[in-house]
Amino acid sequence: MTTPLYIAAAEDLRGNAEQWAAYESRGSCVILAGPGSGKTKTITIKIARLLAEEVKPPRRIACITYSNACVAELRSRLGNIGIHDSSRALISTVHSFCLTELVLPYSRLAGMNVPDPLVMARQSVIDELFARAVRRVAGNVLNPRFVKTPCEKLRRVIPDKESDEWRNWGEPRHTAIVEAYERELLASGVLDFDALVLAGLTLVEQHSWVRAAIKAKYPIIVIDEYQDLGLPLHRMVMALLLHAGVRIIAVGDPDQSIYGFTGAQPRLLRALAEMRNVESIRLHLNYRCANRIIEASRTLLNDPPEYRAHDAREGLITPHETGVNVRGQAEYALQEIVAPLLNANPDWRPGVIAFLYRTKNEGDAIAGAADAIGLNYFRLDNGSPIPKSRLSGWLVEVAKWCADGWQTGSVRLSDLMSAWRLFRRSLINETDRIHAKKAVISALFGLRNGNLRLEEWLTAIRVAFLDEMIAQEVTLADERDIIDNLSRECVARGRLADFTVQIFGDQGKSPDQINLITLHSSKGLEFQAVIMVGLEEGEFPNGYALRDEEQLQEARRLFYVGVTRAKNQVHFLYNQLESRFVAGIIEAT
Ligand SMILES: Nc1ncnc2c1ncn2[C@@H]1O[C@H](COP(=O)(O)OP(=O)(O)OP(=O)(O)O)[C@@H](O)[C@H]1O
Repeated sequence: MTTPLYIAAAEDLRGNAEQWAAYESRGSCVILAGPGSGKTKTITIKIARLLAEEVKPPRRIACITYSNACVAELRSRLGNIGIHDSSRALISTVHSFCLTELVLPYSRLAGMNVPDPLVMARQSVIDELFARAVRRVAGNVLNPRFVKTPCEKLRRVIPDKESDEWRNWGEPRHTAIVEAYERELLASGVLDFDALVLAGLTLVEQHSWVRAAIKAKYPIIVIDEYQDLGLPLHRMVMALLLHAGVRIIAVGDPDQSIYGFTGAQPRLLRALAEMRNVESIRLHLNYRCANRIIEASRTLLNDPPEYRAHDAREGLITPHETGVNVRGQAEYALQEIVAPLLNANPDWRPGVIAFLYRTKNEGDAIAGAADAIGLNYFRLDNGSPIPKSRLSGWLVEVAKWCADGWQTGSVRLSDLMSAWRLFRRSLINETDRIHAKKAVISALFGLRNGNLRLEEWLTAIRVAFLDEMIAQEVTLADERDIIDNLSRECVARGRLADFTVQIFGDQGKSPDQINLITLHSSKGLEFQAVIMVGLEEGEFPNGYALRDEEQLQEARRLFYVGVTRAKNQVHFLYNQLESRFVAGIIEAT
């Protein structure tokens, strides 16, 4: 008999006592791990072990994480150690988990007041309903854009509208707008993502039979990037752990919590780690960053945990006072940093270097500088032409399969079809389902050509099954605008006009492109060299953060995420007055 892949992979963990303890732990546990400490590696091998040794079919493991990008990363890492079978592990975002595992199967049985049929609101509808709610509460004097973020955050940090905390909230206008908006959603017969999570929370907290059903199906729930997930998921976890005996395995790093504006709170992971009956394991070795980079990153934290480099690489941290704005900083960096780095390191391709920044505007400035010298780049921010959504993420996977070959690539047709099955929930009749499935498979087999122009490929897919699927599935209503935009980007002069299926499957990324990525999107990624621009005091941290301690701490953590993406070099660029974060690092190192 051949040795299962996970047993061989686990040998890597054996040399690291902490990773091994996490791999072997038998109950609920929290793995607290700094950047580059191998938490994704450890958790994926552990999931494979649990599936082989502890969770027997038809029971499954649910892996929940923050974003579609994290889902794709987990799926590909599990695939590498032989876990392809999606009937054994559900890998999903919180929203998708709430939709497919809680609200769709149980909300009607529980008599909940959710739209029937359950329609996810499109972004344009959400914007309109929110603007209407603002008008109802404040007339025409308030611009909805100014209250959108605090109202969104409020819904996520105080889930109970009956609580004293809600009633006594310091900004009564915000609570009134949220209540009016939720009434608008209900009256229009739609749900948005937050309403979905809140409905999931109600089901788990208020119905013991829902908890029992979840435990029967998923005796173990793994949560990655716990620090980004917020209060509703934390309360679901608590209810499932304490009142249903579901085994929880959570992984995360409170120091990398950077989604405070969406309601995420680093203290929730710490609270889970401190619970009785939950084993807490810390990983202290950093396999990614060279020594100086680790030293610099530690100066950013108020109470840095002990963690150290895995090897003796020294690394380089270099501040650059440029005297110019971000566009000028990008021009300077391309000439004075990128070109010499590539010359000095013949084995480095442009793809090992990343510009990291805070906003899309900064991304535009850097893209402009790269365009001016004809340099290719891969862009990951709101200016990216490839949208982030469940369906577009699936299309990227489909493109990868079409480009890489049906048995040789990293994506499996069976996984694509399992995901398709979750989209096609309305197909209850077996004959209809088989018919629709055949249409998808036959279309995909006919489109297996990585060199095909994306426009042609997407049009063929829309005609063969995609448009009909979106029209028939109310849970995909929010995807229609997204797919229309994608098609618009594919035609002449659109930003995807030159894309082939292969390039789309690689999300536009190639080793010959330099990376332009927002700090938020850089989470989980690593590069040989990182160039951080726009690091003036007053910009990073910005004026808001300078007036608010909580925001200042979050800006600090964001800076920390940026610095720890680098394996060997970090370059800080600023105009004149350097950010306090840069100054602190220069002083301490
Ligand atoms: N025990 C080990 N032996 C050898 N290499 C390891 C080991 N553990 C981790 N690594 C390597 O360290 C790198 C970082 O691992 P991984 O991506 O799992 O870290 P992470 O903790 O998820 O990082 P981050 O939080 O910054 O995204 C990878 O290249 C991985 O292969």
